[in-house]
Amino acid sequence: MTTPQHSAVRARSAAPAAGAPAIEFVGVNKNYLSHGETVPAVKRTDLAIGQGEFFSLLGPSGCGKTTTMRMIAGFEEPTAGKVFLDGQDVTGVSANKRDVNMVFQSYALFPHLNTYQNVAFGLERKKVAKSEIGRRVGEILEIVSLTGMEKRSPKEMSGGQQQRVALARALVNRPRALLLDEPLGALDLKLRQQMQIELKRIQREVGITFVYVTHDQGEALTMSDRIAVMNAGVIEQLGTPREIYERPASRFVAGFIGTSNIVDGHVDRVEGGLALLSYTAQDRVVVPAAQSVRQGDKLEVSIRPEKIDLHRGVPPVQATGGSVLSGTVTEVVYHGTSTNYTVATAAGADFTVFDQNASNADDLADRGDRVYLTWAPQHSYMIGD
Ligand SMILES: Nc1ncnc2c1ncn2[C@@H]1O[C@H](COP(=O)(O)OP(=O)(O)OP(=O)(O)O)[C@@H](O)[C@H]1O
Repeated sequence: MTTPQHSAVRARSAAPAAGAPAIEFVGVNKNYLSHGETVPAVKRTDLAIGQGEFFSLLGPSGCGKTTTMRMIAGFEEPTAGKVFLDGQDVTGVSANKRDVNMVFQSYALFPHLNTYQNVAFGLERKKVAKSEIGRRVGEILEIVSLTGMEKRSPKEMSGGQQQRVALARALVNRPRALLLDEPLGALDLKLRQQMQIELKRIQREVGITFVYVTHDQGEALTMSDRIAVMNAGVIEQLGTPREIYERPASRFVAGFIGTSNIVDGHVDRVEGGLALLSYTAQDRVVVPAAQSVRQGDKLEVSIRPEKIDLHRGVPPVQATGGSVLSGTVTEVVYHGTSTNYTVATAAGADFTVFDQNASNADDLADRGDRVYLTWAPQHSYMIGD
């Protein structure tokens, strides 16, 4: 919840042109020239990021995330297209006039300044009144949970604390947007997970638009309001974490976000909005199908491992109307809370199944066991490539 004393940090971000997105790309293209060759880094991109949104750019190394971010900041200019901030065309406007701040993995704090001085630095250069500086630094240090650490120098603080100082320093100027380029990459896993929750809380409290670059899908799913999944300079899918996880738009997205089982086959029949793909007399995949799907069409279907039930030995009753695939267990990996199985199925694809270890361990299947996999129709998803 935003407390009244935090209103000064919020104030600035709440005054954009009415209805305009915080950040907008219209037909943006970016090519680099490297040793006489053109390197296409971002291809024809249209993008609108809402006011106060926590927006992540997610994708593998080299897909164009940092380039996209740098074009928002003004460190790179598009080869074609336009960039807007709060509805204002900023294409060609230099970085220091764009009023967005960046936070990097390397905190880039001044080692000889203490926490207070590091955070106050930008305001002092802008000649803001001393009392106002004191008030704003105090307020932002409270938001990032560093009250009481004003006198510590960076070397007297942990990595997580230094990252909070860097955040406070970037937020104290009340930028229109904060751009974060893999800011948690240097922290160990536990601290990173803790900071993910913290970052989300801080963003909610200050109400400033955050654009977050990461190649870590778990991180993006945890924190974001929306995610753009990038591949080779193109946004393959843009949606909420749930949309992207539950309804991946392409094979790439299905494989990049979490684990997905992907199976293809030809439609035998369509009935009541469900398409049936048969592999043998009893092995079948049932998938909710678009109206345009016809008998004989080739479909690609994605199924998440945690949606599948694994049955040992006995074939399940088929009357449920869902999918049934028989197979042989080829790998069993015990993970404490769940057991992960790899099953070579009658559909020709190897499936991964996550089985929660809720009951006792006698239920475990072994390598070589014949098993049946079943899942409800709504857990099959037709990939829309
Ligand atoms: N200054 C440059 N000159 C030439 N090519 C560049 C330059 N900067 C980036 N590239 C190329 O543009 C493409 C996109 O790079 P970018 O840094 O945006 O990717 P990224 O998704 O941020 O990758 P990473 O996660 O590894 O940082 C890559 O093919 C990269 O090699």
